[in-house]
Amino acid sequence: MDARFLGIAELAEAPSVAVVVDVMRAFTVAAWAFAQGADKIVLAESPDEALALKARHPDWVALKDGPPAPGFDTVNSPGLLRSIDLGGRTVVQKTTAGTVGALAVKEASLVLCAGFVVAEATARLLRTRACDSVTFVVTGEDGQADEDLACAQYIARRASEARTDAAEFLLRAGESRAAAELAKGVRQGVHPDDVALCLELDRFPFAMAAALEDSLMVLRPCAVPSLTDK
Ligand SMILES: O=C(O)[C@H](CS(=O)(=O)O)OP(=O)(O)O
Ligand SMILES: [Mg+2]
Repeated sequence: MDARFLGIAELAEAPSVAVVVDVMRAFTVAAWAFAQGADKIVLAESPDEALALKARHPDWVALKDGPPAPGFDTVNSPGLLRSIDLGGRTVVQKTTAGTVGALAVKEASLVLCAGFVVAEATARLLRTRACDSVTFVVTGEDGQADEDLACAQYIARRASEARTDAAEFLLRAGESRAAAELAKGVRQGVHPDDVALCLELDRFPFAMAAALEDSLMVLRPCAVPSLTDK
């Protein structure tokens, strides 16, 4: 598999297959939302669009990163989200990096959103679809966020070599600037378990695919055949 690793600003044209990586914390949060029963996640272009969608659909759950904000129901924290029942609900998510990265590749024919919690399912989906050229979007810090790059490199390796050990990739993510800032309370809207939850390898069995639906970018869980199903 030919893998390219690009920051959001480096995306010149729509790739055919994109894996958008945000370990801390957008796509760890998204995976937890599905685990808590969410039906779908609408990736909003801006806080204003998220609030407008919420105003049109009062039953939707709006979340954004940073501290709690007026009009939003919750924040971009897996530790906080895991105790909210989202059964059948639609979530609207707006974050600084992850949701922006997914919207930047909305014209791609396949867009997967990933973190370590769905790494193996994502890699297996790439394998089963025999994707030979994949663009990994490293969403944090202008493409330099090591937690995202490490996860992207791990998924790329797993997509071609099933026997890759995750330890060194998880170690890099644990030593990243984002992990340190979340642990020190520099970032806001944080639960003390957030870093550990973002580093849980393969916590969930599903991948997550985003696609345009009536001009909105919608993320949904995507079942992946397990090794024993093949
Ligand atoms: O919520 C997050 O972790 C970040 C925003 S910040 O760096 O904490 O301000 O957003 P994300 O898009 O999930 O990287
Ligand atoms: Mg991030």
